[in-house]
Amino acid sequence: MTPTTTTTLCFLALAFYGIRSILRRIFSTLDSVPGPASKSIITGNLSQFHDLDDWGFQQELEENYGRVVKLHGFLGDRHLFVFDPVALHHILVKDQDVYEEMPKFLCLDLLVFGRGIFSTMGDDHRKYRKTMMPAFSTLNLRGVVPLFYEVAERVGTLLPQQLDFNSISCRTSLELIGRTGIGYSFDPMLPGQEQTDRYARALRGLFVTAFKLQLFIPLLPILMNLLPPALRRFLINFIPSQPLHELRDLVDLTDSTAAQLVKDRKMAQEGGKLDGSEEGKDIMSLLGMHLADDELVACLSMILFAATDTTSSSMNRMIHLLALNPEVQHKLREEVLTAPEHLDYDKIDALPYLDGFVREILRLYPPVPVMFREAMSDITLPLSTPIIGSDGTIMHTIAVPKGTSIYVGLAAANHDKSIWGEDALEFKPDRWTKGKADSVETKLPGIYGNTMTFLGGGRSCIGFKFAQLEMKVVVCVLLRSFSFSKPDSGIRWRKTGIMPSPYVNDEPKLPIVVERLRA
Ligand code: HEM
Repeated sequence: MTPTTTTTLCFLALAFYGIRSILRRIFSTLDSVPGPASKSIITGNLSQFHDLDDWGFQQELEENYGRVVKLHGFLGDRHLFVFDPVALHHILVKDQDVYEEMPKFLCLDLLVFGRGIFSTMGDDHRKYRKTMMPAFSTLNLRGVVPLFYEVAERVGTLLPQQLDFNSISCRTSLELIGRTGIGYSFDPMLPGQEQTDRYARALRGLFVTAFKLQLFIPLLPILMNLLPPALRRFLINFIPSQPLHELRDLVDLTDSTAAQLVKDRKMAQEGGKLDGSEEGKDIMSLLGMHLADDELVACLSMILFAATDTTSSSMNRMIHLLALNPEVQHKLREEVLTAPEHLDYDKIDALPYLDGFVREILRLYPPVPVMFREAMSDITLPLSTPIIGSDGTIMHTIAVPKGTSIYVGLAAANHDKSIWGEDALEFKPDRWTKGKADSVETKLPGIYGNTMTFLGGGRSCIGFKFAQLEMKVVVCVLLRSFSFSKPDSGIRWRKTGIMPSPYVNDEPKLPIVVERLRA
């Protein structure tokens, strides 16, 4: 970017934030909600919150203030970090039409993917959701279990030649959704071969690149209202910003590839070239019956995106935890070895220690630790436990002004000691098998195991059964033949975007010692 363009864009962004936050400051009812002091008059607490390595700040929010915490945004803007169970129920379920997806993210999703489940609200969103849900039902998943095994067994052929498990998780998660979702193989997963698919790389690059433009994302709703699509597209060519051009090219690539996949699939279907096992079973066939081609292309890219980074993050966590906890690994292998080699959906689901292991990973280390919402009108937020305001008043409810950004603390609710007990921050799969987790009294509004990992309400994750099945099949297959140990002591989990990923130095990596077990 030239200095003049950068200065103009910065000026516009600052003017926008400045006017908005001055107005919000004058009319804010959130001042007495306790929270950490602002660290900077420009960025408030945002740099701490989004710091790649600062997990301590998140923990401070979880432990030091109460279950609704005030954060400072740009230029003194007030945000709320929430993990109170009753407040969460109101935000995600009861008043979900008031606490909507942030308009700036809806616009970003519309630009990146097109019109579909991520980029719409209200009735339109409900329509896409209703169309997509059956593709992820237990009934449909039962039919694709053999494909899960096939991919997981190919993972086995890559071990122990390749010791960076991070690259294996990324390849596996994309291949699984590719094969089961759209009947497309992104990766032969052969020993000694790197993944070369351009589409796969582009999908992975989308949000990393969009993140580089985060200062300007809040301007999207205004720009999209002012400028028609063709003019926006034309103007991008004249804005000398490398990340913007990169994003445009990535979107072009993902869009044209998804369009080609849809076209090929339709031709194969019409020409009777799909084999009987593929016909009508995968996500693309099911969605194709209800959506127009452009909607199908958008939904396809959204599903591939939603199903890759999240599941590779949890698969990485799974292997890292196995390597760190040999006794858990031993117990799990014993359970797996006493079961037949290939299990159907219900039998996999019925393995108790495996189920507790997966639930505990997803509770303690949710791949999406926080979600964002915005109050679309002034509204009262009830609390389960009153908080003491910084002016000494006892607050049973909070008056939330229109436009307030809400940080939904998924990890914070999953770590809450008043729900899970004093050992809430410890990794204990047995808490699920011994009934302790089921007997917790406080109910969270999440859709899975009383945790918030897959959210709750009308925008909750529709792929949560798919994600668990993936983790379970992969671990079942790998534990039969391999042991995992000695994780590199330099592994540290960083927030990439908001998703935790393993790094060694500045490289995404999960070096683990993998050994083949003797038969
Ligand atoms: C461990 C893995 C996963 C986690 C932790 C996870 C988590 C989430 C969360 C927190 C949301 C809410 C996002 C929001 O409100 O903006 C969500 C939405 C969604 N997820 Fe997942 N997800 C996972 C895997 C998957 C998989 C495997 C698929 C598909 C195969 C999927 C498909 C979706 C879709 C389509 C939505 C949008 C739902 C809507 O807006 O109505 N997810 N997911």
